[in-house]
Amino acid sequence: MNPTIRQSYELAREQYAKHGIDTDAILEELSRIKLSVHCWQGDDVRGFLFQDQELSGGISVTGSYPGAARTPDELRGDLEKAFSLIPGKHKVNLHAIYADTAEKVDLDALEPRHFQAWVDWAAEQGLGLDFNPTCFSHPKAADGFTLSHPDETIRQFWIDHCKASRRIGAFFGETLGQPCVTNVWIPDGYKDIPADRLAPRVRLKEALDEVFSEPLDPAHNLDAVESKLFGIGSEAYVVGSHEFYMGYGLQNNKLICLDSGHFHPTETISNKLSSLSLFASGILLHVSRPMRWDSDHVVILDDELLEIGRELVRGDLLERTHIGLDFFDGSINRVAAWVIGTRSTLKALMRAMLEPAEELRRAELAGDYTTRLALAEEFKSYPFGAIWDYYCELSGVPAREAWLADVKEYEQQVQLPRGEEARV
Ligand SMILES: C[C@H](O)[C@H](O)[C@@H](O)C(=O)CO
Ligand SMILES: [Mn+2]
Repeated sequence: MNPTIRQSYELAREQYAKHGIDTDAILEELSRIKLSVHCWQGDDVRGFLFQDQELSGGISVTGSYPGAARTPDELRGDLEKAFSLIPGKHKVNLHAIYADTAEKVDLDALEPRHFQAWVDWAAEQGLGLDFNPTCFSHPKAADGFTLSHPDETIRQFWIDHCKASRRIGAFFGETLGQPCVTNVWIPDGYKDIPADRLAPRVRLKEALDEVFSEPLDPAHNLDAVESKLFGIGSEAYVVGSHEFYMGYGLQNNKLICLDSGHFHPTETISNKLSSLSLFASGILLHVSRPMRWDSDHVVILDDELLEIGRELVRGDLLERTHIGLDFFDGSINRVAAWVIGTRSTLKALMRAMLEPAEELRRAELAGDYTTRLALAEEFKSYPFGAIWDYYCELSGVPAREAWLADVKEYEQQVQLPRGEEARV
């Protein structure tokens, strides 16, 4: 342990202790939190199943930073590098298009065996896995509709894909001994004002009923549904809106997924957590950073991330909330993107744990808003950085920006030599 980091920690610990905050206990709690790190930041959401397929579904990755992963082995290597720089043991979130197989298999015929290599790797690395059907980047989604498609044959294809995905999720959960969250997000929607808003929602509801008809052990698989307000090309109407999935999730006991980029640009998901926690069986978060639209910028320690952390900690929601990351930036090193976004999310949770929540609540109940504001403001400059550095050292990962040198070296030795060669 670096002696300066230890000394700074001891001084900081004393300051927090004056407010009854036990920093050692907090670091213990932090080390138990698993974030679900999304594989798709590593290759700009391209996947491995359909090499020539363009990204569709109203989402977009910009940037042409070199060194994106081209194969499952490269992607796993990049994830390992990122995890070596992030404190704690986490999960990896896979999409169906990331199947690791030489077979030509379509989405509706995917089976657990097509993901065996991912499971073996996760077991060896001590990681959990989460899963998502990929209802985009496929010829059968070319007109922007999947589970709510008016054509029954196409709709059935996507139903079968989602059913297959749940079985794959259950296989992950059973094999790895921790539940897999299988999250359904579909892009379906209209660019312009629809003549009929109801019919696609009726079709989606019926399709979901069929998708979820096979009972699976919740110890292995947990279902989640993800809403969205608009996408590129679905600006006027998205079938799976927030109200739709909130209703569906509450009625059918599904986790409700809140993605920070899927609401009006000034609407925040932090303000939804307390309400939803009273009614939902559980919540899945897709922590992202929308900049003016659902741009999926890399998550940083901004006000909304801190507020999400506070709501989870103060509402005692960490046990019931699955925290996934969802951003994809092709303009910077992709391993660095994971490290920055994941470390920042952990920092937000740690900072929330280091705040004097009880004192703030007491002040609020007593109507002493002066104390509430003064304390909240002063705590913004408490030495949380010293606690974070110590946590990194304890966890065997670099403190502060020391991780960047590692990524730069990895970039030189591993990522840049990949060059612009065709993906294999
Ligand atoms: C690739 C992801 O599944 C996707 O980002 C989805 O979760 C989403 O947020 C779409 O906007
Ligand atoms: Mn999302």
